[in-house]
Amino acid sequence: MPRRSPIDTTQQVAYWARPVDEVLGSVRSTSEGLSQAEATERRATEADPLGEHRRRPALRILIGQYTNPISIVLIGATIVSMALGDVLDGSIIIAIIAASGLLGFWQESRADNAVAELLASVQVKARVLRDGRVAEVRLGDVVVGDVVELSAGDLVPADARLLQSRELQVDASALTGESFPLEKDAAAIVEADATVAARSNVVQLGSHVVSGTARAVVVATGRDTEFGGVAHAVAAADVRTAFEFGIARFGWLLARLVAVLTVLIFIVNWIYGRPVLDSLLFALSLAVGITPQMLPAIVSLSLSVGARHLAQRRVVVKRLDAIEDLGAITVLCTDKTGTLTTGAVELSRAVTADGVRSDRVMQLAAINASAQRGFRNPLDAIILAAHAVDATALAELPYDFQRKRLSVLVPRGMVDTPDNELLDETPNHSSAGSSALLVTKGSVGTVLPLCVTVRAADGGESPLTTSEVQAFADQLAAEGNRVLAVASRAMPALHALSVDDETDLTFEGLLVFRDPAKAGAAEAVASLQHAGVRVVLITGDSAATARATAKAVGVPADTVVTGQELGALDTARLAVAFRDVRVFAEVEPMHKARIVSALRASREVVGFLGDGINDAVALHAADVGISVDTAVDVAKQAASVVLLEKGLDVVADGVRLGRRTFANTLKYIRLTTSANFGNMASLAVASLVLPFLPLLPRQILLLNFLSDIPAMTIAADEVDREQLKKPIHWNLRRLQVFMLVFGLLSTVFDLITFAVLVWGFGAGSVEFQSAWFVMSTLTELAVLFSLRTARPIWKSRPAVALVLSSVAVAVVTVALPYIGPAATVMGLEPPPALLLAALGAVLVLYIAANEVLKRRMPGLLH
Ligand SMILES: Nc1ncnc2c1ncn2[C@@H]1O[C@H](COP(=O)(O)OP(=O)(O)OP(=O)(O)O)[C@@H](O)[C@H]1O
Ligand SMILES: [Mg+2]
Repeated sequence: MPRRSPIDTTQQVAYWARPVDEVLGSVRSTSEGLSQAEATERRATEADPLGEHRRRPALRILIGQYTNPISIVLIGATIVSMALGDVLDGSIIIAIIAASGLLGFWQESRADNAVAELLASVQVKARVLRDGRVAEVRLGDVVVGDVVELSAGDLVPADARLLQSRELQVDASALTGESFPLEKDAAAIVEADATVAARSNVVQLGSHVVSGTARAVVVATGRDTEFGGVAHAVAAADVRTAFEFGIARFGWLLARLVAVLTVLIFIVNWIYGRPVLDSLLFALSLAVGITPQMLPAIVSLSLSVGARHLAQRRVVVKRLDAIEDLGAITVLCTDKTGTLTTGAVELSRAVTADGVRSDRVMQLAAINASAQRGFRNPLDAIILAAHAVDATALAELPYDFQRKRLSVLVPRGMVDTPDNELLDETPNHSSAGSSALLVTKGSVGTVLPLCVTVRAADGGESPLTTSEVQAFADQLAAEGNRVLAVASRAMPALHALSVDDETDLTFEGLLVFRDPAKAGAAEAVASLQHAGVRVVLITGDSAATARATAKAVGVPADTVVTGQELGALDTARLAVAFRDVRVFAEVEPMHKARIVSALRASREVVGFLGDGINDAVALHAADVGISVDTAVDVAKQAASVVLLEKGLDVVADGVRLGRRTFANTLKYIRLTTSANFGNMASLAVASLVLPFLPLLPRQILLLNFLSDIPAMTIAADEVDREQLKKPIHWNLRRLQVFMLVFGLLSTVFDLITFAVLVWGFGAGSVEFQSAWFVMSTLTELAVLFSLRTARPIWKSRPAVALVLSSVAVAVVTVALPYIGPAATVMGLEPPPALLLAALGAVLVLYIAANEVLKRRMPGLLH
């Protein structure tokens, strides 16, 4: 199929300075957008704009199993040994390596698939016109020429020229560092040499819509965009988490150990006069045995098992290792509406400041809610559900999170109340030219200071006593309601408003929304508390409402700190001053992030739960950002965990599952670093003392392969209840001590086995190797059951799969020397019964010693 050349983006130079029609023409589109067929074709010719999380191809995962340095050298050495005539030996080694690799491949690809499916379910979508209709597509499927629709909270999916806009404000701080939202207008005329911030008729990838709506035609996607590089970095901001970091450091530690040991063993064996190739194969097999090459597979497997369990509780992790971080959370910051409360479900009444139900207040609120275009939000939807009107504003001052209010200017005739005449006599305003009415609605705390008069139920106006009205509002809020203020002012019919127009207002009344505490929220707070996680409420709502809600769900609300009080304090002082505060109210978006940073600075692991535009920064700042599927795009994008259902109980489940996953990963690591490592170290030592190799390379590899089989089921193992009680942290130091203590114990018992074999039974090479092989495999299996729990071994129940796979492997191991051909191939022979009995006794003693040591050093297993 002949491909049309992609659209030359260099034509798009200074597209902000060219007429819309010309821009549309240059991207071969119209204001109606593209057809689906055309878009699909462009998709195929353009580069993938976001380089989004893609599934790794299976082949890559497979090859990855064999391309670590040790495997490569081992395979190389084996091939050389085959070339020199040891074909059968070599083939056996290659076969075992191949089987181990397949095992790892199977685990990793299983993990990958599960994750890809989950991620797809919470992807952020863009709305584009296709075949003249609005369609939702993956952000990565937006192409040049697409017409996109934007509204508050949306991510801008590409660089685009505005076709239409209403009250559009865009936050491009991630790109420009400019912290104030930029006003955008499709009709603006812009010079070709305008700075980025001054190009007010275009929007860029990497920014998001703060308020308003727009349609825009895409001129560049992905890396071709103005901030392609930066935006990409922002999107893929791949901060290494504490867990990843821990794994990486640990991997390094082991790698160095392995390297030193391998070289040493090789040299010494060689000096002893053993054939070079044999020595090399032995040393390399040992290296394979020591390296937890299954670690990446096990980690991703336990994470994906965790992710699937979480998905059953309607929690999706976007970044797998966020699971571990979820388990490590010590403080959970949460918003209020919809998490602790049901979400203002109904408007219970509209009242004047003297507490009388008022149709006028209701109507003004509804006009404000209907006429505003800047900010689609649930509160306005509820108002309009209670009182439907269809109003259009002459001008609008959109909602923003600092002002916490929004104003519309409407013709005065729109309001059908007797007070219309009264307004003309208002001392504040000259009636001349006041044909319009400014209607302001917002938080009581920010609207009340703008008012000078107050209207009574009978329509009369009188000077306002702020404290009285505030007290009334606080009383309503203390009953657990959300309260909004409504105010107005007669004004000339202007075409534009500024913040200065929101002054000299008449306080009209209050809207009271019922927003009761959610069923189960108190239990969730208690269960988090019980699990060692402090719950901190951070909300933009009033202090009185926040206090009432906090009390209802059991968050201590003795002190409520407001955004104003946070004001000028820097992060360090903030951390100290408000260490024990559990409720923050009337905050601005930046405050949310600063509280999170302050908590992190005082060494807490912080989760932040929020779903609004105003939560995005804090979601980024937290160790674990948690959002909701129904959240605005910016919030969802910034989060690493997405709840399909908003609620604290879901988070509590997530924390528990996170700890479980963490605990199981640690089990595998402990096992491979102690018993496994000890075994290999003893082999190295034994090789220096014995006149023959203590185990053949292929036996080492088989031992390693067999013990990995039950280890793989650890990901789904049961975890003792007490392990879920506290946040789990990665502690490298503790792990090192663990490795040393239990590794040494393993070596001590290996030496005992050695003594039994050599001096007790005078074993020759084949007998020694056979017995040593069986014994090593069995000890690794047995010790797994001891080290998987801090409790006495018989008091903790392992998962069925772990028991079954262990028993199966044990049976195969013990039987192997008796199965003629297999025994021959592996170089094994049945050990004498008496020897078996003696080794059985050593095994029992070894496990008993592990149990004793465990009790002596309880800290090591937590
Ligand atoms: N549509 C609206 N019209 C007028 N005022 C509003 C509107 N929406 C919110 N407000 C005011 O702004 C305040 C802050 O609300 P916002 O939703 O930004 O807070 P928040 O921190 O997201 O709260 P939450 O913790 O409940 O999510 C509200 O308490 C209310 O007073
Ligand atoms: Mg919110």
